[in-house]
Amino acid sequence: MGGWRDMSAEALEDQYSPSRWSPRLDRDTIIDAHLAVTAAGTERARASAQTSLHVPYGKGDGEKLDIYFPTDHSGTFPVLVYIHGGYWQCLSKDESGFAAPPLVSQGVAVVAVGYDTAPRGHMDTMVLQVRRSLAFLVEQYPEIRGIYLCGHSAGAHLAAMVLFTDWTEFHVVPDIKVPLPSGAVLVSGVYDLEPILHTYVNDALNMSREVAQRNSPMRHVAPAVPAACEVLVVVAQHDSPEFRRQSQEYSQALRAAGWSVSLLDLAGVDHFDVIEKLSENSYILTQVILNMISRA
Ligand SMILES: N[C@@H](CC(=O)c1ccccc1NC=O)C(=O)O
Repeated sequence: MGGWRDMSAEALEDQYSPSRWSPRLDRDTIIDAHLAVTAAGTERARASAQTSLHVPYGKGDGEKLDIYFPTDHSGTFPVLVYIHGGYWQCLSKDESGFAAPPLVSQGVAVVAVGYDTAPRGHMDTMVLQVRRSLAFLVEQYPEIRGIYLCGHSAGAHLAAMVLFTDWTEFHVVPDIKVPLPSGAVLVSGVYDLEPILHTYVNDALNMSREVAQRNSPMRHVAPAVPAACEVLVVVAQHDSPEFRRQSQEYSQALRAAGWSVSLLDLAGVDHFDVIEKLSENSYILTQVILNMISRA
């Protein structure tokens, strides 16, 4: 799986530092800028949409989610569940509502899921939490008519892990509806965690090889079942070659297993504005997501 094993430690570190690949902003300012833009966008979304914030989906402190309701939610509605990035160690749901405005105005609810980032959260815990949040949503909100997943970077990894969940494990009550997503949009994600073991990213995560393998979607690509959802793998032009390789290889593996998958290579964007621009109605990815949802 990839030529990363032949790279020097410095080269690998470079490949897995998205901030070093943007032609737009330098590495020392791009992450702060990303935080500022997503926080401001989330503030705007909270001011304009009807919301339920900090809804607990489990007992843990970090197990909370924010719901941005569609402007008109008298009937049933589809929901886009957004899983934030931040290399499993930073960001939170509190700056992850920026994509809501163009979606809620079109009748789609947006849910920003919180999870316990490292070092508090272990990789296995984060995966379990995100899975549980979906089970909670379908159980608690019968007005939900279809779940769409969207994850960015580390969040795209978590979303991909949700795609091969054995939902029978989540059925405490026998007749709970199964929260099978109808579609998934995986943006600039990591699908093989092994290279990360050899970088600074693992300092906080502290994953063993076994944990990295168990949590690598690339190693668990299962044949598509009839209910398998549509998957859109999105990668930015200015993502690093390693990030671009991971998206290409994961989308190919899913396709070979019979999944309905498209790879969207977005020109003119980097690892950060590829997702930030979801706050804009005219952004191509916003329109692609709305189109995916309206076709269901
Ligand atoms: N240290 C990383 C930070 C990073 O990758 C990141 C930061 C904010 C949001 C998403 C990120 N990437 C994946 O989750 C970098 O060099 O860009």
